[in-house]
Amino acid sequence: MVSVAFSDKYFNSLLKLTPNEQSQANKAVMLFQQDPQHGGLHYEKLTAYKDNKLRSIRANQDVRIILAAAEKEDLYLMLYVDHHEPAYHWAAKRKVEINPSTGSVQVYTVEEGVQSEGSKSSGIPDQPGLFDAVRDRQLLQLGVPEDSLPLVRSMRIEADLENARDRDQIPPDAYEGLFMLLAGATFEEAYNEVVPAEPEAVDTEDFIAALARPESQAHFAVAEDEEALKAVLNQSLEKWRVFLHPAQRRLAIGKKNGPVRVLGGAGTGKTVVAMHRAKWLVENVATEQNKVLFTTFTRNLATDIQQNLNKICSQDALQRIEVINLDTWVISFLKKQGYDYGLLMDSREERRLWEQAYSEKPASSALSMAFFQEEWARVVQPQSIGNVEEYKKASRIGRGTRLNRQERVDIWPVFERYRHLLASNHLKETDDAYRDARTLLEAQPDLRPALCSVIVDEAQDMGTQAFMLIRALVPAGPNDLFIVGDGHQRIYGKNKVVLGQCGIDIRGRSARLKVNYRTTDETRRLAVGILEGISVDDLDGGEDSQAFYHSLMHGPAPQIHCFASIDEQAEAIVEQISVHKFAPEACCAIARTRKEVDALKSSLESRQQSCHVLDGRSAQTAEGAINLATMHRVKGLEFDTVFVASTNRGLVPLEFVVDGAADPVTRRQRENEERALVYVSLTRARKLAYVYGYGVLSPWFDRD
Ligand SMILES: Nc1ncnc2c1ncn2[C@@H]1O[C@H](COP(=O)(O)OP(=O)(O)OP(=O)(O)O)[C@@H](O)[C@H]1O
Repeated sequence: MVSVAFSDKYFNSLLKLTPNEQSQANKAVMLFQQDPQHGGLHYEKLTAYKDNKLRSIRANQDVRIILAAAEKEDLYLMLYVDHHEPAYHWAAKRKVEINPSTGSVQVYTVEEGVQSEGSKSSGIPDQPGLFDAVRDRQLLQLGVPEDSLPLVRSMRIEADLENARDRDQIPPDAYEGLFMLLAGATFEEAYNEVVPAEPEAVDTEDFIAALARPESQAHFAVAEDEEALKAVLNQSLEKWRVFLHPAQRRLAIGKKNGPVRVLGGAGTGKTVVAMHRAKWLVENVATEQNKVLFTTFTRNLATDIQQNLNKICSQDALQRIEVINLDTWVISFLKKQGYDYGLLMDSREERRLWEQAYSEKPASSALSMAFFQEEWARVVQPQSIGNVEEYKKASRIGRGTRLNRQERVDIWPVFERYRHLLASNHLKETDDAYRDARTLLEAQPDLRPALCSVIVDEAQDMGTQAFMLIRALVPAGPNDLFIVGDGHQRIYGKNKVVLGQCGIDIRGRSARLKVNYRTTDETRRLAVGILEGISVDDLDGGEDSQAFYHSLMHGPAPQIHCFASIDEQAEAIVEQISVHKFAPEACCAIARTRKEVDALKSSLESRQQSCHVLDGRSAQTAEGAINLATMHRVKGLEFDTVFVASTNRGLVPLEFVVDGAADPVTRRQRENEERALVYVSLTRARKLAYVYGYGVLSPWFDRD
C-alpha cells in the first residue's frame, strides 16, 4: 500500500473524460494504491522527458494517468489523465519540484528557447520588462522556479503573466506574488502574502513534508489509505471541499488565541473558510456538551451552510454544531425564558408606529420622520439609550444634523412614545431582543448555552447589539469567535459595528482574502467599479480596501443594454437563455424591488418562461424555471448566469429611498447601500452577467 496525492488539475482532466473512462481511471488509482506493480497497470517510467520523476499507468487500452513518483517515500502524485497521445504530450514539458524558497510542490511547464533578453513574450521588444525593478533573487524568494526566470524577465504586458499562468509556465503560488507586484505591491507586501510563515529549511526531496504545507495543499490532496482515497475521489467535484487557498487553510485550522476577523470581497471564499473552521473546531475542540454555534444574518444562508457542512463533516461531528440565523436563535432562547414578544419585521407596521410616535414632535421642530427613524437606528438603539439623560450625553458622530442639548430634550418624547408603542403592541425590534437576551445571560450565567465557539457569517449586516450578544454567548478565550464579513456588501444599513466596542478584540488576528473563486474578472471589475470612491469600514472602525482583489477566471464582459419596455427586456432574457442553452434553473434575474420582480415574472410567464421567486421559504427551483429575486434576497447565493434586470433610472439607485434621507450624510449612506446592492447582485454570477434595463438606464450604467 502506498500513499497517493492528487493535484487539482488531475480532477480537471478527469472530468473531461467519459463517465466510463472516469470510473476506469478511479479503479486504476485504487488498484495502484494497493499494488503499484500490478501487471494490469503497466507502470512505466517516462524516459527522455523533462522530469525523470514522471511515470504513467494505464486506465484502459487508451487512457493514461501521468504521475510523479517519490519512490523512496512510497508517495505518488497523480497529475493528469487523458487519452494516450495528449497524455504523453502533456507530460513532455512538465516538471514537478519542491520550490526551494517556499517549500511548496509546484507543477509547471518548461519551454525551451525563452531568453531573458531579446525574445519577448508579447512581441513588444521596446517596452520595459514588467518586473525590471525586481531582482532575480527576489523573484526566486516569491516562489518563481529558476527555470521560469527567463520567461518572467521576458514579460512586457499584463497579458504575458496571465498567459504564462494559463499555460502552466508559472505555478499558481508564484503567479500570486507576481500579480501583487504588478498591482502595485512592494516586494515585502507580496512576499508576506505569498510566504507568511517561512518554512524551516526546505528539503527539496522531501515530498511528504512539502505536501503538508498549506501552499501545497492548495493544489494537492493526499490520500494515505483506501478510505481517504475514496473520500478524495468523492469530494473532488467540488473543489472547495478539498483544495483551500493557503490563506484560507491557515485561517481554518489550528488554535487561535482569541477572536478572528476575516474580510474579503465577494466570492473570496469567506463562507468556505467559516465552514472549514467549523469542521476543524468540531473535530478538535467541541464536545457533545460544548458545541459550535454557526450564525448567519439571513435564514436562507443558514440552510445552504447546513447542507454544505453535511458534505464535509461526519455525522458524528455534525452533532456538535448548530447552524442558525441569529434572529431565530434569539427568539427561541427568549421564548424558553417566558418572553412574550414578537419581533417587529413588517415594515408597514413599523411605519404605522412611527407615524404615531412622530406626533409627539414639538411643533417648533422641522425634523422629518425619516430623521427620527435614522436617529433611532443609528444612535438610540446601538447605544442602548433608555432615557433623556443618556440621550443628552450620547455620541452622534457621523450624523448629518447637529442637535444641542435642549433640542435633544425636546425631541426625546418621540423616541419614548415609539418605545411605548412597541411595548403596548407586544413587539420588540431585533436590537431590543438581542439586548434583552444579553442582559438575561449576564444576570444568569447558568442560562448561557454550552458553547466552545461561535462562528459569524455575513458580519457586515450584524450591528452592535448583535455582537454584544455574541460576545456574551461564549467566554473569552482561545477559539472563541470567528467572524467573517465584507463591508462592501452591507445592505441593511441600520447596522454597522465596531467590534472593539463590543468587547471583541481582534488585534493581531485578522486577515483579508483576495482571490475571487466565483466570478470572472470581467464581471468583478464592473461590480467593483460601482463602489469606486466609496469608503468602506473594516467592521472595527478602520477602513477596508479591495487592493489586490482579483479573479482567476475570465469570460465575456457583462452585456449592458437598455430596452424600450419591460416586455422587451423579458424577451431578451428568454432569448439569451435559449440561444446559449442555459439551464433556466441555474440563472437568476434580479431586480431592485419586489414589485419589479413581480412585473418581470408576469412578463416572463407570458412568454412561457416559468419562474421561481426566491423568498426565503422557497423550495428547490424546479427544472426549467428561472430564479427571480430582489437584490436583498440574493446575498450569499450564486448562479451560473445573472440578469441584473430593470436597472432603470429611478429604480437603481432606488430614488425614493435615497431622496427620503433626512440629511446629506444619511443620503450618502443610502446611496452607498444602493451601490452595495448592485455589487452584491453582479457578484452572484459564476459565468455570465447581464445588466438590463428599460426606458432610461440607471446613471451608473449609462455610458452615453
Ligand atoms: N478554495 C476554493 N477552491 C475552489 N472554490 C472555492 C474555494 N473557496 C471558495 N470557493 C468557491 O467560491 C465561491 C464563493 O465562495 P464563498 O461563498 O465562500 O465566498 P464568500 O466570500 O462568502 O462570498 P460572498 O461574500 O460573495 O457571499 C463558491 O462557489 C465556493 O465554492
